Order: sequence, then C-alpha cells, then structure tokens
Amino acid sequence: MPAQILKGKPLADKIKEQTRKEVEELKQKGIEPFLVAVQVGENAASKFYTDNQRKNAEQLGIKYELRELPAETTQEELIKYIEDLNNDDKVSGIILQMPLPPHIEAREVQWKIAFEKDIEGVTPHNMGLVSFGKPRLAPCTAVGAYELVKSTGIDLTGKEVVVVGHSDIVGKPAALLHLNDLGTVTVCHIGTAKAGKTPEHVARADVLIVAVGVPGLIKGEWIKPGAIVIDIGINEVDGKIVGDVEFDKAVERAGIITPVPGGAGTMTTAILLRNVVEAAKWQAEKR
Ligand SMILES: Nc1nc2c(c(=O)[nH]1)N[C@@H](CN(C=O)c1ccc(C(=O)N[C@@H](CCC(=O)O)C(=O)O)cc1)CN2
Repeated sequence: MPAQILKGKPLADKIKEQTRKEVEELKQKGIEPFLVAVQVGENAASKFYTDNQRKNAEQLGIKYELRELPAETTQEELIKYIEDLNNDDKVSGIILQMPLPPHIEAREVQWKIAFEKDIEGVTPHNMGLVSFGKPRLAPCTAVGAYELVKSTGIDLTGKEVVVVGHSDIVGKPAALLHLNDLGTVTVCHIGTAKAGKTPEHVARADVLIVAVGVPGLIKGEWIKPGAIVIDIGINEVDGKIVGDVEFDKAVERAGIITPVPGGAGTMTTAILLRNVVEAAKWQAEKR
C-alpha cells in the first residue's frame, strides 16, 4: 500500500495561528515582536525565503525589516552591524541570511548574535541547550522536521532514527532533538558515503530524515517498509523542485513520507516566527 503523504502546511498553519495569538498577548503587555533579517549581497534562494518571512510576519502581526547590505561589506562592518542590533531593545530577533560573500566567515558573525535574539539557533549557547535537552531557540528546519515526526504520534523510544546529512543547522540539531526523545540515532555523512554504508543504515531506519541537497540521493529500495521519511532536500531539476529521496519508489515502501515541495520545508518560516515570539519573551524576562 502506498505511504501516507505527510504535508507540512496543516501543522505549519497551526503553529502560525498559535504564534499570532501569542503576538496579540505580547502586544497587550506592551511588547512588540520585531524581526530583522540581514542580507549581504544578493541571492535568489535567500530572496525567496525573505519574501516568505515578510509575508508571514505581516500576517502574524510581527514587525519585519529586511536590511540589505552591499556585497562589499567587510566582516568587521557586519559584526558591528549585528552588535548594534543586539543593543537595540526594539529588536527581538535577528536572522543573518545565507550565503554570505566569500570574504566573510559565517560562523564568526553568527556567533556574535546575542543568544536571546538568535532565532535560528546558530549560537553555541542555543546549540548547547539543544544538546542538553533544553532547547529554547533551536534551528528552524530541524525543529520543523522533528515536530512533523512527532505529529505522527510515534513514540521514539528505542526507534532507529537515521539522519542523512550532518550540517550544523539541520542534520546535527535534528539528530540531537530525536536523541533527546530516546531515539537510537545514527548520523550519516560524507564519511559514511565513502565507506559505501549509507544504504545499510537507511535500511534500518524507522524514522529517516534526509537533509543533503542531492536530488534522488536516497533510493526507494533502501527504505525500510513502513518507515517515516522526512525529506528536507530542496533541489531544482529540469525546472522542477525535487527532494533528496527518490519519491516515486520510496512512496511504495514508506509508511509515511513528506512531499517536496509542500513537506518539511513548509515548516521553516512558521518555526522562525514562533522563535521570534520566544525571543521576545526571553528578553522580557531579563528586563
Ligand atoms: N540564515 C539562513 N539563510 C538562508 C536559509 C536559512 O535557512 N537560514 N535558507 C536558504 C534557502 N532555503 C533553504 O535552503 C529556504 C528557502 C525558502 C524557504 C521558505 O521560504 N520556505 C517556506 C515554504 C516554501 C515551500 O512552500 O516549501 C516556508 O517556510 O514557509 C526556506 C528555506 C537561504 N538562506
């Protein structure tokens, strides 16, 4: 029997509605959540994301500004810009859009974001909270994938969770979030692929999360019958958006599978905006 298709929109809509209510409550207390996105130079994928941020923030009553800096901005100038945003009490959340121009070391700048305003969860403090099982502002796409898995009702205790991809912003935090729920977590990466072992790990997965950015990397026949498959890949092939999982074959084996587009990616902005509210609350606690 073909898999159940798990779309992201219903859960994302629920999160946005809850966030909209929380924004109203904060405003009644005199707190206005305010998101600032910082873009250095131009990038099409990033523009698509910031357009979505603006549209959704406006719908939820969150103040939004996109600050566009020239591609020639130096690392020192960008750090100063971030520090000014850290010191601006009106700003609740900061997102530094990727990619940055090659002369800027992303981590050097991201780590300067005040952790209470770090709505992407990219600072050591927030990543540390994820690893201690106390996430507060955690990476959006990883949280989106985790919450989609949880929405299926699965008890992760002892389940084989296989994460393919070990990026700081998706693979690693996704692995930690599932580990916190007592999943037995395996992370596959380039070393696993070089050893030719990705298929055997994937074949064990009760829950498979894929975030690599290689179209059709995960073959349908590798998937364990009945598995939950969360595909985070967004790739353009011949003008079509496809994921990292060979969907047509995977859908015949999986129990539940997210589509691309319309699956896990749909959760990212919802979680980002929920994080803006959480950030505003965190700062209010400290005043
Ligand atoms: N600091 C960051 N910069 C950028 C990121 C990021 O996550 N953090 N993402 C990329 C581009 N990208 C993923 O690689 C991305 C592009 C667009 C969206 C987005 O708008 N998602 C929508 C849903 C879209 C859909 O229908 O599937 C949403 O969440 O509502 C997310 C991620 C660029 N730079």
